[in-house]
Amino acid sequence: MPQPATPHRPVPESAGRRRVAAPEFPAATILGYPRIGPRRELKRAMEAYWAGKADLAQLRETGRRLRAGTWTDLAGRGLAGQVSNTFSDYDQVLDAALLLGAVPDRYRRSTPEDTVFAAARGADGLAPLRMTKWFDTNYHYLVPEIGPETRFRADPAKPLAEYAEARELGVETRPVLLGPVTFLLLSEPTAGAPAGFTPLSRLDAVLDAYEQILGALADAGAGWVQLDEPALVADRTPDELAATATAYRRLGGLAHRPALFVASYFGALREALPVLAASPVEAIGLDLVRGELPDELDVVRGKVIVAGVVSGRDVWRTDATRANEQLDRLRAAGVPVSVSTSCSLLHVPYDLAAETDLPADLTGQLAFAAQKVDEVVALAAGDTGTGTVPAPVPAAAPAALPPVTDRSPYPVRAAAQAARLALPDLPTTTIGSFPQTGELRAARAELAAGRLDPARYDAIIEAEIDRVLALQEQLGLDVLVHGEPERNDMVQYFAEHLDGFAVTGNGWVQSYGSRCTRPPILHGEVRRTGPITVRWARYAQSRTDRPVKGMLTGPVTIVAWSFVRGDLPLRTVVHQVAEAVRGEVADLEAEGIGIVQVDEPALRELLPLRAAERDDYLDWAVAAYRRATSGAGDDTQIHTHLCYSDADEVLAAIDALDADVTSIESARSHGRILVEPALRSFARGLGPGVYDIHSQRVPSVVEIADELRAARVALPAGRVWANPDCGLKTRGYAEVTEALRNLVAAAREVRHAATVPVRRD
Ligand SMILES: Nc1nc2c(c(=O)[nH]1)N[C@@H](CNc1ccc(C(=O)N[C@@H](CCC(=O)N[C@@H](CCC(=O)N[C@@H](CCC(=O)O)C(=O)O)C(=O)O)C(=O)O)cc1)CN2
Ligand code: MET
Ligand SMILES: [Zn+2]
Repeated sequence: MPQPATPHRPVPESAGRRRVAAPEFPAATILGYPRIGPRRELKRAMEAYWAGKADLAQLRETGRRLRAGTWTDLAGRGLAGQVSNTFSDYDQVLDAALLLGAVPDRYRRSTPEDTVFAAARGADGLAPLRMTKWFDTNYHYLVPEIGPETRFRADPAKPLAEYAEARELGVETRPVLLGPVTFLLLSEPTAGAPAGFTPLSRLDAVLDAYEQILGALADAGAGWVQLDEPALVADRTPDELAATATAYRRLGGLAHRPALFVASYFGALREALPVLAASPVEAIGLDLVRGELPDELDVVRGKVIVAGVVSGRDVWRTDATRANEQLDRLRAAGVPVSVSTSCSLLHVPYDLAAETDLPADLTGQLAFAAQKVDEVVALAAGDTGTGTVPAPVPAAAPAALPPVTDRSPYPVRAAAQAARLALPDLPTTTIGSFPQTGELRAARAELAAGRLDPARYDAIIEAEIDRVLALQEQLGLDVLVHGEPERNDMVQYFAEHLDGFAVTGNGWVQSYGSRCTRPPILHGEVRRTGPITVRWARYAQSRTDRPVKGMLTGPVTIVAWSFVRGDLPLRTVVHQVAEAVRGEVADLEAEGIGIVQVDEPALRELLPLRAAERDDYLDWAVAAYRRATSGAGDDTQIHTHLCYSDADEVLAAIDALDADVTSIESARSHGRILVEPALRSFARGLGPGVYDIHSQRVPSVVEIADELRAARVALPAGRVWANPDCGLKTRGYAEVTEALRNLVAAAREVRHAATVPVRRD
């Protein structure tokens, strides 16, 4: 298995014994690849399995075919450094918990797949694990629960099986595992853990399991293993850096193991680089798109550097000149180099070749996952011309945006809105979307294919709005929504109606589990050419006497969930989008819409991983939101919505958005957000979500009433709203109807309770 030594090859010491020299690291590699399937085959297979329409054997066969397809395709593209264990039935962090035997017992089922699905989706009345954002991406992982009692038990069946499967196809791979430090830093303490307990305190026990897993992979013949440690590109305490040193000193010191490649991504390692460099691992991966090489290369001497010069976070072709500059610096310093992607390609679509309708001049600038592999291979072969990037579409400087002024102070607005809207105490509402039925999606597909008359499509949408309004009236909700049936996605829909964006036909990227999005490509100057949502808002408001919220996506979120041109600062692009949203708010107002919600669920997502950069980001992000909303009159009530926020970190910024009403994720964390001091001083309307829409589970009246009472105790009088955590588009009508009926009943009960709640401190 190990190949002959080269002059650069590191030969680590261990316990007085020399390990066999590490095999050569391939000249070109990637850190990971999409897995949902070029045509979302895995999505369909998972959903069929969940619906009882396919059995486990069929699900497994789909996975096997997708893995084989990827290995074969990438071998054909000339990629020597292939990877395995990057496939997942749901999520790679949950897979890591399974690998370590650390999935909570309550989710244990008789097959690994059923255990994964129980933990990810909930089952038998059990709430699923919490789900949150993977660093600053739109991918979501399941948060492992680790306590003082958690027993770790190595279970390397999955990486072993994938490694063997590739070998059968004649493809030698490098198994990819989540690293021990990142695994523990992403975990949260179990409910019963004592105060002050940190999962990282279980490092030794976790390392015991890694030791066994690495031994098993070495036995199977794996020459290299990749350990992903993206958590090391965020600010880390001295204790966390010391734990990193301990972890890699120990794993590197094992006598029986594959060569170790520690991958970092989503930013620069900075102070963690010398820590890894001083450890006996053989290779270190650097994100050279978001980060750059250290000024002094001596620090990495003795390691292979896996140079992430091809971006895994955007869809643009690589600037070969810049990439080669970095590669040449390493080569000139005698550092052994492998050309790689900056992170896994999980975050980009499969293949540009599947797109037929993109403008030709744009296509020339694009690279999806398959094209990025070609770039990596070409750069490793010394090609200097492949990635010569054509000039960005608009060469001119963007037009300056007009200044905006703030709205009146909140008390003035609140009085005007109370007079206009006459809402009850503890108003009930939803977040915007109602279930996206198969009929709606099918109608949209037919419309796009030219097989459905546009007037007929509009009639289908109007009928759906009627049904959603009737249901809400019947359930007794106070502030209604039209249900967003006309939208394929809350970002793509707006992109399709704005200048400066292109959308793909098949550019799917996994967001969580079986759910995917097609991130639009923001390549030019963003401009609104006419009203976007007004037609449907007008229709909905004409059908009911109750207020119907106008529903818009905020500028930060539109940009965060798109692939964005790289030639302008992000803030400039976000402000352009904000100006477009501002126009739409004005048009809704002119139409007589009294409540406009501008969602900003990605506000937290774009928060820089390094604390030093956060204030600047929050300043311009908040300013962009205010550009979008500050044109509204005093008696127009502006709502905003955030979810998956880990909002604790951005509460001051949420306050600074100056929205009249904010709805926020809270159900999965059982109102934990309510004890935040920053929230208790929140002086405007607040709806802490009381229904976790990411689970099929229907909350009871008692449960919801408890949450509402807790909110009324925690927050200033008269400010609490009753609403779910997020939109209902991924749910079915049966559960939604029951859950909303309970929500209205709970709100009425709490509203009419005789005792006035007192604020406890
Ligand atoms: N962009 C984005 N990011 C987000 C969210 C979000 O809503 N949007 N929400 C949070 C959670 N993430 C989510 C991401 C995706 C979905 C989701 O439901 N996605 C849908 C696809 C939505 C879509 O684009 N639908 C299109 C295309 C639908 C489709 O599959 N059509 C069929 C054909 C129609 C048929 O016969 O079914 C096909 O192409 O094969 C439409 O409705 O028009 C899915 O995966 O199923 C939900 C939450 C955070 N990030
Ligand atoms: C991911 S946030 C979703 C907000 C949107 N208005 C909806 O209800 O679907
Ligand atoms: Zn949401």
